[in-house]
Amino acid sequence: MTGPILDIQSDAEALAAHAADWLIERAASKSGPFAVCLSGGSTPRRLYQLLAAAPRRARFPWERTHWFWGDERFVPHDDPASNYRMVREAMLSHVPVAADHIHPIRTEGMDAAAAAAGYEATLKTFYGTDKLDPGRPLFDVVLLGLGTNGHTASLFPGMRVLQERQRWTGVMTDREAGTRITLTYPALESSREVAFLVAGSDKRTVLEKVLAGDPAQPASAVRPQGTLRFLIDRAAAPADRL
Ligand SMILES: O=C1O[C@H](COP(=O)(O)O)[C@@H](O)[C@H](O)[C@H]1O
Repeated sequence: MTGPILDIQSDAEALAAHAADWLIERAASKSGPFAVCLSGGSTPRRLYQLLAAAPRRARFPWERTHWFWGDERFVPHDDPASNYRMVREAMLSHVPVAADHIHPIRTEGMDAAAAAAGYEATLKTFYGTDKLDPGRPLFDVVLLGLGTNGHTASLFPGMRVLQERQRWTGVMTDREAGTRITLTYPALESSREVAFLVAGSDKRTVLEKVLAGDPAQPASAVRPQGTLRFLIDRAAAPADRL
């Protein structure tokens, strides 16, 4: 892995547009299936909307792209907190994507442990084998967010799932955040590109810690096989990086 790339845009709107163009460029650089692991929360919503709208929509290879989720709140898919719902409403319901290219984390009709195991099976079926090969990443792009408490995907501080190196998925329950399914570090790191999308002045302090490698921040520990990139806006940028 080379050192992280810091890419600073003027504001959240410019960041979303830049990230959408970057994703189009990444997809164009590869032929054949393109696998993207999506982040939830609120920051990436605008990026998803821009990708699904003219003029970018026509430039993106929807027919060969597979969509996965890095984490999901353990709520029904029509719940306002659902990461699947957010992506569907912002992007996937507006574009020509085949149903079998959309791979949400299931949250209904089973408990959270079964949902995590089921998603691990989904990932392994897509990958073609159950051992991650460092020379053949699972994903082409992993998009990640950053919480003010240093979490990324649903890897929250102090949770046991942070220690998981064998399983590709796990479950965590937090009093405030509730129960969530998350990809583990080994799965998130098995990617040609990992890009954090971080916007807003409330993220500046935690981003500073992550860029300094603070081990207390779960986001600091992401070590992708490929490139690590921080796509950020000026409001989130630590003063010494401007
Ligand atoms: O809870 C979550 O938070 C993170 C960060 O979200 P943001 O809205 O602060 O950008 C997100 O990456 C994750 O997918 C989500 O479940």
